[in-house]
Amino acid sequence: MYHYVFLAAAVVLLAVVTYNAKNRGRRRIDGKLPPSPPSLPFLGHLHLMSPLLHRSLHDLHLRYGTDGGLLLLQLGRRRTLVVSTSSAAADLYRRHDLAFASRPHVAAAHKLSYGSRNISFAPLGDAWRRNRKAASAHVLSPRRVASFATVRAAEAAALVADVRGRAAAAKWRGLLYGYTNAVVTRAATGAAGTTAEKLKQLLGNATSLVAGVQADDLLPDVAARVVRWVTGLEKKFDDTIVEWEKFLSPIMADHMAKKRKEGDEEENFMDVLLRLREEEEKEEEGNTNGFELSDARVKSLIIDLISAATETTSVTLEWAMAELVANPSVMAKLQEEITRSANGKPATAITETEVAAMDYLHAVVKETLRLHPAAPILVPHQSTTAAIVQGYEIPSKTSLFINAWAIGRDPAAWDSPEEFRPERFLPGGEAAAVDFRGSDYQLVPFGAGRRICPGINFAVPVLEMALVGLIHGFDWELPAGMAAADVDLSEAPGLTTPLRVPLRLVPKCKT
Ligand code: HEM
Repeated sequence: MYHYVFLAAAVVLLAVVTYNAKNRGRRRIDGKLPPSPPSLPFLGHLHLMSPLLHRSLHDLHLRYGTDGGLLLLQLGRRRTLVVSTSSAAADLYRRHDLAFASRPHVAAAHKLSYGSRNISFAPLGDAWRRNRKAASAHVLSPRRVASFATVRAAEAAALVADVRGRAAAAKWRGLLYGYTNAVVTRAATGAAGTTAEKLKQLLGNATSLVAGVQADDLLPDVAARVVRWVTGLEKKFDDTIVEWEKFLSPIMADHMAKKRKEGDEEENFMDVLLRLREEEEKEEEGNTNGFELSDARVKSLIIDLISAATETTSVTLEWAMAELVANPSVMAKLQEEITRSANGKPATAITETEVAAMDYLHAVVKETLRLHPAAPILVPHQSTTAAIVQGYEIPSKTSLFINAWAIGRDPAAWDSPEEFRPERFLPGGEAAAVDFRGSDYQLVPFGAGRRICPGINFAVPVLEMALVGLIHGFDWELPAGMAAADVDLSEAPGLTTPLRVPLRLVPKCKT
Protein backbone atom coordinates (compact mmCIF):
# COMPACT_ATOMS: atom_id res chain seq x y z
CA MET A 1 0.00 0.00 0.00
CA TYR A 2 2.80 2.36 0.97
CA HIS A 3 4.01 2.73 -2.61
CA TYR A 4 0.73 4.37 -3.57
CA VAL A 5 1.48 7.08 -1.02
CA PHE A 6 4.86 7.67 -2.61
CA LEU A 7 3.30 7.58 -6.01
CA ALA A 8 0.71 10.16 -4.97
CA ALA A 9 3.43 12.42 -3.55
CA ALA A 10 5.50 12.12 -6.70
CA VAL A 11 2.43 12.82 -8.77
CA VAL A 12 1.77 16.09 -6.98
CA LEU A 13 5.41 17.18 -7.12
CA LEU A 14 5.75 16.52 -10.78
CA ALA A 15 2.29 17.72 -11.79
CA VAL A 16 3.26 21.28 -12.58
CA VAL A 17 6.34 20.29 -14.56
CA THR A 18 4.48 17.71 -16.57
CA TYR A 19 1.47 19.91 -17.16
CA ASN A 20 3.67 22.62 -18.58
CA ALA A 21 5.56 20.14 -20.72
CA LYS A 22 2.30 18.68 -21.98
CA ASN A 23 0.90 22.03 -22.92
CA ARG A 24 4.10 23.04 -24.68
CA GLY A 25 3.71 19.80 -26.68
CA ARG A 26 0.09 20.58 -27.41
CA ARG A 27 0.79 23.99 -28.84
CA ARG A 28 2.95 22.29 -31.47
CA ILE A 29 -0.05 20.32 -32.84
CA ASP A 30 -1.59 22.53 -35.50
CA GLY A 31 -4.08 20.23 -37.24
CA LYS A 32 -7.69 19.55 -36.40
CA LEU A 33 -7.96 16.95 -33.64
CA PRO A 34 -10.98 14.72 -32.93
CA PRO A 35 -13.28 15.97 -30.16
CA SER A 36 -12.44 15.44 -26.49
CA PRO A 37 -14.33 15.89 -23.22
CA PRO A 38 -13.19 18.70 -20.91
CA SER A 39 -9.98 17.68 -19.17
CA LEU A 40 -8.09 18.31 -15.94
CA PRO A 41 -4.51 19.48 -15.70
CA PHE A 42 -2.04 16.61 -15.46
CA LEU A 43 -4.66 13.83 -15.33
CA GLY A 44 -6.24 14.81 -18.62
CA HIS A 45 -9.23 12.45 -18.77
CA LEU A 46 -7.93 9.78 -16.42
CA HIS A 47 -10.43 10.77 -13.76
CA LEU A 48 -13.24 9.90 -16.19
CA MET A 49 -12.09 6.29 -16.43
CA SER A 50 -13.77 3.61 -14.30
CA PRO A 51 -12.07 0.24 -13.73
CA LEU A 52 -14.22 -1.08 -16.60
CA LEU A 53 -12.37 1.02 -19.12
CA HIS A 54 -14.32 -0.18 -22.17
CA ARG A 55 -17.58 0.99 -20.59
CA SER A 56 -16.19 4.42 -19.67
CA LEU A 57 -14.82 4.81 -23.19
CA HIS A 58 -18.17 3.82 -24.67
CA ASP A 59 -20.06 6.30 -22.49
CA LEU A 60 -17.64 9.08 -23.48
CA HIS A 61 -17.94 8.13 -27.14
CA LEU A 62 -21.75 8.45 -26.93
CA ARG A 63 -21.42 11.85 -25.31
CA TYR A 64 -18.48 13.43 -27.09
CA GLY A 65 -17.36 11.18 -29.97
CA THR A 66 -17.76 11.95 -33.66
CA ASP A 67 -20.47 10.30 -35.76
CA GLY A 68 -17.57 8.57 -37.47
CA GLY A 69 -16.70 6.79 -34.19
CA LEU A 70 -13.58 8.70 -33.08
CA LEU A 71 -12.72 10.33 -29.77
CA LEU A 72 -9.44 11.74 -28.52
CA LEU A 73 -8.45 11.45 -24.87
CA GLN A 74 -5.47 12.48 -22.81
CA LEU A 75 -4.91 9.64 -20.34
CA GLY A 76 -2.22 10.98 -18.07
CA ARG A 77 0.63 11.63 -20.43
CA ARG A 78 -0.68 9.35 -23.18
CA ARG A 79 -2.64 10.99 -26.00
CA THR A 80 -5.11 8.27 -27.01
CA LEU A 81 -7.35 7.83 -30.02
CA VAL A 82 -10.43 5.75 -29.23
CA VAL A 83 -12.29 3.85 -31.95
CA SER A 84 -15.82 2.80 -30.97
CA THR A 85 -17.74 1.85 -34.12
CA SER A 86 -17.35 -0.79 -36.77
CA SER A 87 -17.10 1.79 -39.56
CA ALA A 88 -14.28 3.64 -37.75
CA ALA A 89 -12.51 0.32 -37.16
CA ALA A 90 -12.87 -0.54 -40.86
CA ASP A 91 -11.36 2.80 -41.81
CA LEU A 92 -8.49 2.44 -39.32
CA TYR A 93 -7.60 -1.12 -40.32
CA ARG A 94 -7.98 -0.56 -44.07
CA ARG A 95 -6.15 2.75 -44.34
CA HIS A 96 -3.97 3.25 -41.28
CA ASP A 97 -3.06 -0.17 -39.96
CA LEU A 98 0.68 0.28 -40.53
CA ALA A 99 0.75 3.74 -38.94
CA PHE A 100 -0.83 2.36 -35.74
CA ALA A 101 0.89 -1.04 -35.60
CA SER A 102 3.32 -0.30 -32.77
CA ARG A 103 2.85 -0.56 -28.99
CA PRO A 104 3.22 2.12 -26.31
CA HIS A 105 6.19 1.58 -24.03
CA VAL A 106 5.05 0.32 -20.62
CA ALA A 107 7.91 -0.31 -18.19
CA ALA A 108 6.33 -3.31 -16.45
CA ALA A 109 5.54 -5.06 -19.73
CA HIS A 110 8.99 -4.18 -21.11
CA LYS A 111 10.80 -5.57 -18.11
CA LEU A 112 8.71 -8.73 -17.80
CA SER A 113 9.26 -9.55 -21.47
CA TYR A 114 13.07 -9.46 -21.26
CA GLY A 115 13.15 -6.01 -22.86
CA SER A 116 10.13 -6.38 -25.19
CA ARG A 117 11.72 -9.41 -26.85
CA ASN A 118 8.30 -11.06 -27.24
CA ILE A 119 5.51 -10.44 -29.74
CA SER A 120 2.78 -8.76 -27.71
CA PHE A 121 4.77 -5.82 -26.35
CA ALA A 122 7.44 -5.46 -29.04
CA PRO A 123 7.36 -2.16 -30.89
CA LEU A 124 6.84 -2.30 -34.65
CA GLY A 125 10.14 -3.32 -36.24
CA ASP A 126 12.21 -6.21 -37.54
CA ALA A 127 12.41 -8.06 -34.23
CA TRP A 128 8.61 -8.02 -33.86
CA ARG A 129 8.18 -9.14 -37.51
CA ARG A 130 10.54 -12.06 -37.11
CA ASN A 131 9.04 -13.11 -33.78
CA ARG A 132 5.59 -12.98 -35.28
CA LYS A 133 6.62 -14.93 -38.34
CA ALA A 134 8.18 -17.60 -36.12
CA ALA A 135 4.88 -17.80 -34.23
CA SER A 136 2.47 -17.74 -37.18
CA ALA A 137 4.43 -19.84 -39.65
CA HIS A 138 5.89 -22.39 -37.25
CA VAL A 139 4.76 -22.39 -33.63
CA LEU A 140 1.06 -21.74 -34.31
CA SER A 141 0.78 -23.01 -37.88
CA PRO A 142 -2.38 -24.98 -38.68
CA ARG A 143 -0.33 -28.19 -38.87
CA ARG A 144 1.27 -27.61 -35.46
CA VAL A 145 -2.09 -26.69 -33.89
CA ALA A 146 -3.57 -29.90 -35.31
CA SER A 147 -0.70 -31.86 -33.75
CA PHE A 148 -1.98 -30.91 -30.29
CA ALA A 149 -5.36 -32.59 -30.86
CA THR A 150 -4.45 -35.42 -28.48
CA VAL A 151 -3.46 -32.92 -25.77
CA ARG A 152 -6.79 -31.10 -26.16
CA ALA A 153 -8.77 -34.36 -26.14
CA ALA A 154 -6.94 -35.62 -23.03
CA GLU A 155 -7.36 -32.35 -21.12
CA ALA A 156 -11.02 -31.97 -22.14
CA ALA A 157 -11.62 -35.54 -20.89
CA ALA A 158 -9.82 -34.66 -17.63
CA LEU A 159 -12.07 -31.60 -17.29
CA VAL A 160 -15.20 -33.71 -17.77
CA ALA A 161 -13.92 -36.25 -15.21
CA ASP A 162 -13.19 -33.42 -12.78
CA VAL A 163 -16.70 -32.02 -13.17
CA ARG A 164 -18.18 -35.52 -12.72
CA GLY A 165 -16.52 -35.66 -9.33
CA ARG A 166 -18.31 -32.52 -8.10
CA ALA A 167 -21.99 -32.49 -7.39
CA ALA A 168 -22.28 -28.99 -5.97
CA ALA A 169 -21.93 -25.53 -7.41
CA ALA A 170 -18.17 -25.66 -7.09
CA LYS A 171 -15.30 -23.53 -8.34
CA TRP A 172 -15.93 -23.68 -12.09
CA ARG A 173 -13.64 -20.76 -12.74
CA GLY A 174 -10.72 -22.64 -11.23
CA LEU A 175 -11.54 -25.78 -13.22
CA LEU A 176 -11.79 -23.90 -16.51
CA TYR A 177 -8.54 -22.04 -15.83
CA GLY A 178 -6.89 -25.34 -14.90
CA TYR A 179 -8.02 -26.82 -18.23
CA THR A 180 -6.72 -24.00 -20.45
CA ASN A 181 -3.55 -23.72 -18.36
CA ALA A 182 -2.88 -27.43 -18.81
CA VAL A 183 -3.50 -27.42 -22.59
CA VAL A 184 -1.39 -24.32 -23.12
CA THR A 185 1.56 -25.30 -20.93
CA ARG A 186 1.66 -28.81 -22.41
CA ALA A 187 1.67 -27.31 -25.90
CA ALA A 188 4.27 -24.69 -24.96
CA THR A 189 6.74 -26.72 -22.94
CA GLY A 190 5.40 -30.26 -22.57
CA ALA A 191 4.99 -29.46 -18.86
CA ALA A 192 2.07 -30.86 -16.90
CA GLY A 193 0.90 -31.36 -13.33
CA THR A 194 2.83 -29.46 -10.67
CA THR A 195 4.76 -27.55 -13.32
CA ALA A 196 1.53 -26.17 -14.70
CA GLU A 197 0.56 -25.19 -11.14
CA LYS A 198 3.83 -23.25 -10.77
CA LEU A 199 3.19 -21.50 -14.08
CA LYS A 200 -0.24 -20.48 -12.89
CA GLN A 201 1.33 -18.80 -9.89
CA LEU A 202 3.96 -17.04 -12.02
CA LEU A 203 1.33 -15.78 -14.43
CA GLY A 204 -0.74 -14.46 -11.54
CA ASN A 205 2.26 -12.53 -10.17
CA ALA A 206 3.13 -11.04 -13.54
CA THR A 207 -0.49 -10.07 -14.23
CA SER A 208 -0.77 -8.18 -10.95
CA LEU A 209 2.30 -6.15 -11.92
CA VAL A 210 1.10 -5.03 -15.35
CA ALA A 211 -2.57 -4.37 -14.44
CA GLY A 212 -3.91 -0.91 -13.59
CA VAL A 213 -2.55 2.60 -14.01
CA GLN A 214 1.25 2.58 -14.11
CA ALA A 215 3.67 5.31 -13.03
CA ASP A 216 4.76 5.75 -16.65
CA ASP A 217 1.17 6.41 -17.71
CA LEU A 218 1.43 9.61 -15.70
CA LEU A 219 5.04 10.65 -15.42
CA PRO A 220 7.98 11.22 -17.73
CA ASP A 221 10.31 8.20 -18.01
CA VAL A 222 12.93 9.25 -15.49
CA ALA A 223 10.40 10.33 -12.87
CA ALA A 224 8.42 7.13 -13.36
CA ARG A 225 11.58 5.08 -12.85
CA VAL A 226 12.30 6.94 -9.61
CA VAL A 227 8.78 6.24 -8.38
CA ARG A 228 9.09 2.55 -9.24
CA TRP A 229 12.44 2.37 -7.51
CA VAL A 230 11.24 4.16 -4.36
CA THR A 231 8.08 2.10 -4.14
CA GLY A 232 9.88 -1.21 -4.60
CA LEU A 233 8.09 -2.00 -7.88
CA GLU A 234 11.35 -2.16 -9.82
CA LYS A 235 12.57 -4.84 -7.41
CA LYS A 236 9.32 -6.76 -7.81
CA PHE A 237 9.88 -6.81 -11.58
CA ASP A 238 13.41 -8.14 -11.07
CA ASP A 239 12.22 -10.77 -8.58
CA THR A 240 9.52 -11.92 -10.99
CA ILE A 241 12.05 -12.35 -13.79
CA VAL A 242 14.32 -14.31 -11.42
CA GLU A 243 11.37 -16.60 -10.65
CA TRP A 244 10.64 -17.10 -14.35
CA GLU A 245 14.34 -17.82 -14.93
CA LYS A 246 14.37 -20.45 -12.19
CA PHE A 247 11.34 -22.04 -13.73
CA LEU A 248 12.19 -21.87 -17.43
CA SER A 249 15.97 -22.46 -17.44
CA PRO A 250 15.84 -26.15 -16.43
CA ILE A 251 12.94 -26.76 -18.83
CA MET A 252 14.95 -25.16 -21.62
CA ALA A 253 18.09 -27.14 -20.74
CA ASP A 254 16.02 -30.32 -20.82
CA HIS A 255 14.64 -29.43 -24.25
CA MET A 256 18.12 -28.69 -25.59
CA ALA A 257 19.34 -32.08 -24.33
CA LYS A 258 16.40 -33.96 -25.87
CA LYS A 259 16.58 -32.18 -29.24
CA ARG A 260 13.27 -33.42 -30.62
CA LYS A 261 13.18 -33.48 -34.40
CA GLU A 262 10.67 -31.82 -36.69
CA GLY A 263 7.57 -33.96 -36.90
CA ASP A 264 8.15 -35.70 -33.55
CA GLU A 265 4.77 -36.27 -31.99
CA GLU A 266 5.80 -34.56 -28.78
CA GLU A 267 7.36 -31.48 -30.38
CA ASN A 268 6.13 -28.42 -28.45
CA PHE A 269 6.52 -24.62 -28.85
CA MET A 270 9.88 -24.57 -27.11
CA ASP A 271 11.23 -27.40 -29.29
CA VAL A 272 10.13 -25.51 -32.39
CA LEU A 273 11.83 -22.29 -31.30
CA LEU A 274 15.06 -24.11 -30.45
CA ARG A 275 15.00 -25.91 -33.81
CA LEU A 276 14.42 -22.59 -35.62
CA ARG A 277 17.37 -21.16 -33.76
CA GLU A 278 19.60 -23.99 -34.93
CA GLU A 279 18.42 -23.60 -38.53
CA GLU A 280 19.00 -19.85 -38.44
CA GLU A 281 22.46 -20.25 -37.00
CA LYS A 282 23.36 -22.59 -39.86
CA GLU A 283 21.81 -20.39 -42.55
CA GLU A 284 23.18 -17.08 -41.40
CA GLU A 285 26.58 -18.27 -40.18
CA GLY A 286 26.61 -15.79 -37.38
CA ASN A 287 25.05 -12.95 -39.40
CA THR A 288 21.82 -12.55 -37.48
CA ASN A 289 21.10 -8.91 -38.42
CA GLY A 290 20.85 -8.09 -34.76
CA PHE A 291 18.06 -10.64 -34.26
CA GLU A 292 18.67 -14.04 -32.89
CA LEU A 293 16.57 -16.50 -31.00
CA SER A 294 18.71 -16.00 -27.92
CA ASP A 295 17.84 -17.78 -24.68
CA ALA A 296 16.19 -14.59 -23.46
CA ARG A 297 14.11 -14.29 -26.62
CA VAL A 298 12.98 -17.92 -26.51
CA LYS A 299 11.97 -17.54 -22.86
CA SER A 300 10.24 -14.25 -23.56
CA LEU A 301 8.26 -15.81 -26.42
CA ILE A 302 7.25 -18.81 -24.33
CA ILE A 303 6.04 -16.57 -21.50
CA ASP A 304 4.21 -14.43 -24.05
CA LEU A 305 2.38 -17.32 -25.67
CA ILE A 306 1.40 -18.86 -22.34
CA SER A 307 0.22 -15.52 -20.92
CA ALA A 308 -1.67 -14.52 -24.07
CA ALA A 309 -3.40 -17.89 -24.37
CA THR A 310 -4.40 -19.03 -20.89
CA GLU A 311 -6.70 -16.51 -19.26
CA THR A 312 -8.23 -15.19 -22.50
CA THR A 313 -9.44 -18.69 -23.28
CA SER A 314 -10.66 -19.63 -19.78
CA VAL A 315 -12.50 -16.32 -19.36
CA THR A 316 -14.23 -16.87 -22.73
CA LEU A 317 -15.26 -20.37 -21.65
CA GLU A 318 -16.84 -19.07 -18.46
CA TRP A 319 -18.75 -16.40 -20.42
CA ALA A 320 -19.99 -19.02 -22.88
CA MET A 321 -21.29 -21.21 -20.04
CA ALA A 322 -22.90 -18.18 -18.36
CA GLU A 323 -24.71 -17.12 -21.55
CA LEU A 324 -25.84 -20.70 -22.17
CA VAL A 325 -27.46 -21.08 -18.76
CA ALA A 326 -28.91 -17.57 -19.01
CA ASN A 327 -30.45 -18.55 -22.38
CA PRO A 328 -31.98 -22.03 -21.94
CA SER A 329 -33.30 -22.23 -25.52
CA VAL A 330 -29.77 -21.70 -26.87
CA MET A 331 -28.45 -24.33 -24.46
CA ALA A 332 -31.14 -26.78 -25.65
CA LYS A 333 -30.27 -26.20 -29.33
CA LEU A 334 -26.58 -26.68 -28.67
CA GLN A 335 -27.23 -29.86 -26.71
CA GLU A 336 -29.38 -31.11 -29.55
CA GLU A 337 -26.65 -30.43 -32.15
CA ILE A 338 -23.96 -32.14 -30.07
CA THR A 339 -26.16 -35.16 -29.25
CA ARG A 340 -27.03 -35.57 -32.92
CA SER A 341 -23.38 -35.40 -34.01
CA ALA A 342 -22.22 -37.68 -31.19
CA ASN A 343 -24.61 -40.35 -32.41
CA GLY A 344 -24.62 -42.25 -29.12
CA LYS A 345 -20.93 -41.74 -28.28
CA PRO A 346 -19.86 -40.27 -24.94
CA ALA A 347 -18.45 -36.72 -24.91
CA THR A 348 -14.88 -37.94 -24.60
CA ALA A 349 -15.15 -39.96 -27.84
CA ILE A 350 -16.23 -37.01 -30.02
CA THR A 351 -13.42 -36.10 -32.42
CA GLU A 352 -12.28 -32.64 -33.52
CA THR A 353 -13.37 -33.47 -37.08
CA GLU A 354 -16.90 -33.98 -35.77
CA VAL A 355 -16.66 -30.78 -33.71
CA ALA A 356 -15.53 -28.85 -36.81
CA ALA A 357 -18.90 -29.68 -38.44
CA MET A 358 -20.99 -28.28 -35.54
CA ASP A 359 -22.27 -24.99 -36.96
CA TYR A 360 -24.39 -24.00 -33.99
CA LEU A 361 -21.41 -24.47 -31.67
CA HIS A 362 -19.29 -22.18 -33.88
CA ALA A 363 -22.12 -19.61 -33.76
CA VAL A 364 -22.26 -19.84 -29.94
CA VAL A 365 -18.52 -19.17 -29.73
CA LYS A 366 -18.78 -16.19 -32.09
CA GLU A 367 -21.73 -14.75 -30.18
CA THR A 368 -19.85 -15.15 -26.89
CA LEU A 369 -16.80 -13.34 -28.28
CA ARG A 370 -18.98 -10.59 -29.77
CA LEU A 371 -20.58 -9.71 -26.43
CA HIS A 372 -17.67 -10.63 -24.16
CA PRO A 373 -14.32 -10.09 -25.86
CA ALA A 374 -11.71 -11.19 -23.30
CA ALA A 375 -9.62 -8.10 -24.08
CA PRO A 376 -12.39 -5.52 -24.61
CA ILE A 377 -10.10 -2.76 -25.89
CA LEU A 378 -7.62 -5.24 -27.42
CA VAL A 379 -3.99 -4.48 -26.51
CA PRO A 380 -3.19 -0.76 -26.89
CA HIS A 381 -1.52 0.19 -30.19
CA GLN A 382 0.63 3.26 -30.85
CA SER A 383 1.24 5.25 -34.00
CA THR A 384 4.73 5.70 -35.41
CA THR A 385 3.81 8.40 -37.93
CA ALA A 386 1.22 11.15 -38.15
CA ALA A 387 -1.98 10.07 -39.89
CA ILE A 388 -5.06 11.83 -41.22
CA VAL A 389 -8.01 9.79 -40.00
CA GLN A 390 -11.45 10.89 -41.23
CA GLY A 391 -10.02 14.36 -41.81
CA TYR A 392 -8.50 14.64 -38.32
CA GLU A 393 -4.76 14.94 -37.91
CA ILE A 394 -3.54 12.33 -35.47
CA PRO A 395 0.03 13.02 -34.40
CA SER A 396 2.71 10.37 -34.25
CA LYS A 397 3.06 8.55 -30.90
CA THR A 398 -0.68 8.55 -30.27
CA SER A 399 -1.97 5.46 -28.47
CA LEU A 400 -4.94 3.67 -30.00
CA PHE A 401 -7.71 1.82 -28.20
CA ILE A 402 -10.01 -0.21 -30.44
CA ASN A 403 -13.09 -0.76 -28.30
CA ALA A 404 -14.00 -4.27 -29.50
CA TRP A 405 -16.66 -4.48 -26.80
CA ALA A 406 -18.44 -1.35 -28.11
CA ILE A 407 -17.96 -2.41 -31.73
CA GLY A 408 -19.61 -5.77 -30.98
CA ARG A 409 -22.64 -3.79 -29.77
CA ASP A 410 -22.62 -1.15 -32.50
CA PRO A 411 -26.31 -0.70 -33.44
CA ALA A 412 -25.28 0.25 -36.98
CA ALA A 413 -23.73 -3.21 -37.41
CA TRP A 414 -25.91 -5.53 -35.32
CA ASP A 415 -29.65 -6.15 -34.92
CA SER A 416 -30.69 -6.24 -31.24
CA PRO A 417 -27.04 -6.04 -30.20
CA GLU A 418 -27.60 -6.84 -26.51
CA GLU A 419 -29.38 -10.12 -27.29
CA PHE A 420 -27.41 -13.38 -27.08
CA ARG A 421 -28.59 -14.87 -30.37
CA PRO A 422 -26.13 -17.23 -32.10
CA GLU A 423 -28.66 -17.71 -34.93
CA ARG A 424 -27.49 -14.38 -36.38
CA PHE A 425 -24.35 -16.24 -37.55
CA LEU A 426 -26.24 -19.13 -39.20
CA PRO A 427 -27.28 -19.22 -42.87
CA GLY A 428 -30.09 -16.70 -43.34
CA GLY A 429 -29.02 -14.69 -40.27
CA GLU A 430 -27.93 -11.07 -40.66
CA ALA A 431 -24.31 -11.97 -39.84
CA ALA A 432 -24.10 -15.33 -41.61
CA ALA A 433 -20.92 -14.34 -43.41
CA VAL A 434 -19.28 -12.58 -40.46
CA ASP A 435 -16.21 -14.11 -38.85
CA PHE A 436 -13.65 -13.04 -36.26
CA ARG A 437 -10.56 -13.66 -38.36
CA GLY A 438 -9.84 -10.04 -39.17
CA SER A 439 -11.79 -9.14 -42.31
CA ASP A 440 -15.14 -8.27 -40.70
CA TYR A 441 -14.57 -5.13 -38.67
CA GLN A 442 -17.82 -5.42 -36.70
CA LEU A 443 -16.42 -8.51 -34.93
CA VAL A 444 -12.86 -7.96 -33.71
CA PRO A 445 -12.39 -9.87 -30.42
CA PHE A 446 -8.96 -10.94 -31.73
CA GLY A 447 -8.18 -7.57 -33.35
CA ALA A 448 -7.43 -7.30 -37.08
CA GLY A 449 -4.61 -6.13 -39.32
CA ARG A 450 -0.92 -6.65 -38.55
CA ARG A 451 -1.39 -7.08 -34.81
CA ILE A 452 -4.25 -9.57 -35.04
CA CYS A 453 -3.99 -12.37 -32.51
CA PRO A 454 -1.88 -15.13 -34.06
CA GLY A 455 -3.45 -17.69 -31.69
CA ILE A 456 -7.00 -17.87 -33.16
CA ASN A 457 -6.49 -21.33 -34.66
CA PHE A 458 -5.16 -22.55 -31.33
CA ALA A 459 -7.89 -20.92 -29.22
CA VAL A 460 -10.98 -22.07 -31.14
CA PRO A 461 -10.57 -25.87 -30.75
CA VAL A 462 -9.55 -25.41 -27.09
CA LEU A 463 -12.82 -23.55 -26.49
CA GLU A 464 -14.96 -25.89 -28.55
CA MET A 465 -13.58 -29.18 -27.20
CA ALA A 466 -14.27 -28.04 -23.64
CA LEU A 467 -17.78 -26.85 -24.48
CA VAL A 468 -18.64 -30.11 -26.23
CA GLY A 469 -17.42 -32.10 -23.22
CA LEU A 470 -19.30 -29.94 -20.72
CA ILE A 471 -22.56 -29.69 -22.65
CA HIS A 472 -22.75 -33.29 -23.85
CA GLY A 473 -21.68 -34.80 -20.55
CA PHE A 474 -24.03 -32.90 -18.24
CA ASP A 475 -27.27 -31.03 -17.80
CA TRP A 476 -26.46 -27.76 -16.08
CA GLU A 477 -28.69 -26.41 -13.38
CA LEU A 478 -28.56 -23.16 -11.49
CA PRO A 479 -28.20 -23.23 -7.70
CA ALA A 480 -31.54 -23.72 -5.87
CA GLY A 481 -33.80 -20.70 -6.04
CA MET A 482 -32.09 -19.15 -9.07
CA ALA A 483 -33.74 -18.68 -12.49
CA ALA A 484 -32.03 -18.11 -15.83
CA ALA A 485 -32.87 -14.41 -15.59
CA ASP A 486 -30.94 -14.20 -12.30
CA VAL A 487 -27.58 -15.10 -13.86
CA ASP A 488 -25.37 -12.10 -13.16
CA LEU A 489 -23.71 -11.12 -16.44
CA SER A 490 -21.86 -8.11 -15.10
CA GLU A 491 -18.09 -7.81 -15.49
CA ALA A 492 -15.06 -7.46 -13.26
CA PRO A 493 -12.08 -5.35 -14.30
CA GLY A 494 -8.69 -6.87 -15.02
CA LEU A 495 -6.22 -7.58 -17.80
CA THR A 496 -9.00 -9.75 -19.18
CA THR A 497 -12.63 -9.11 -18.26
CA PRO A 498 -14.21 -12.01 -16.37
CA LEU A 499 -17.70 -12.30 -14.88
CA ARG A 500 -17.93 -10.18 -11.74
CA VAL A 501 -19.52 -13.03 -9.82
CA PRO A 502 -17.87 -16.37 -10.60
CA LEU A 503 -20.36 -18.69 -12.22
CA ARG A 504 -21.99 -21.26 -9.92
CA LEU A 505 -23.71 -24.19 -11.58
CA VAL A 506 -24.80 -27.66 -10.59
CA PRO A 507 -23.84 -30.37 -13.10
CA LYS A 508 -26.24 -33.30 -13.49
CA CYS A 509 -24.49 -36.22 -15.08
CA LYS A 510 -26.40 -37.38 -18.18
CA THR A 511 -25.24 -40.98 -18.17
C1 HEM B 1 -10.15 -16.58 -26.70
C2 HEM B 1 -8.85 -16.51 -26.76
C3 HEM B 1 -8.07 -15.30 -27.20
C4 HEM B 1 -8.47 -14.01 -27.38
C5 HEM B 1 -9.86 -13.42 -27.16
C6 HEM B 1 -7.31 -13.26 -27.82
C7 HEM B 1 -7.32 -11.91 -28.12
C8 HEM B 1 -6.19 -11.20 -28.50
C9 HEM B 1 -6.19 -9.80 -28.75
C10 HEM B 1 -7.40 -8.89 -28.63
C11 HEM B 1 -4.94 -9.44 -29.09
C12 HEM B 1 -4.43 -8.03 -29.40
C13 HEM B 1 -4.73 -7.64 -30.83
C14 HEM B 1 -4.29 -6.23 -31.10
O1 HEM B 1 -3.33 -5.76 -30.51
O2 HEM B 1 -4.92 -5.56 -31.91
C15 HEM B 1 -4.13 -10.62 -29.06
C16 HEM B 1 -2.78 -10.64 -29.34
C17 HEM B 1 -2.01 -11.76 -29.22
N1 HEM B 1 -2.44 -13.03 -28.94
FE1 HEM B 1 -4.33 -13.61 -28.54
N2 HEM B 1 -6.25 -14.10 -27.91
C18 HEM B 1 -6.66 -15.35 -27.56
C19 HEM B 1 -5.89 -16.50 -27.54
C20 HEM B 1 -4.56 -16.56 -27.88
C21 HEM B 1 -3.79 -17.77 -27.95
C22 HEM B 1 -4.35 -19.17 -27.73
C23 HEM B 1 -2.50 -17.41 -28.27
C24 HEM B 1 -1.28 -18.26 -28.47
C25 HEM B 1 -1.21 -19.56 -28.32
C26 HEM B 1 -2.47 -15.96 -28.41
C27 HEM B 1 -1.35 -15.22 -28.70
C28 HEM B 1 -1.35 -13.86 -28.92
C29 HEM B 1 -0.15 -13.08 -29.22
C30 HEM B 1 1.28 -13.61 -29.28
C31 HEM B 1 -0.57 -11.76 -29.42
C32 HEM B 1 0.29 -10.54 -29.75
C33 HEM B 1 0.20 -10.21 -31.26
C34 HEM B 1 1.05 -9.00 -31.63
O3 HEM B 1 1.25 -8.11 -30.82
O4 HEM B 1 1.49 -8.96 -32.80
N3 HEM B 1 -3.74 -15.49 -28.17
N4 HEM B 1 -4.93 -11.69 -28.71
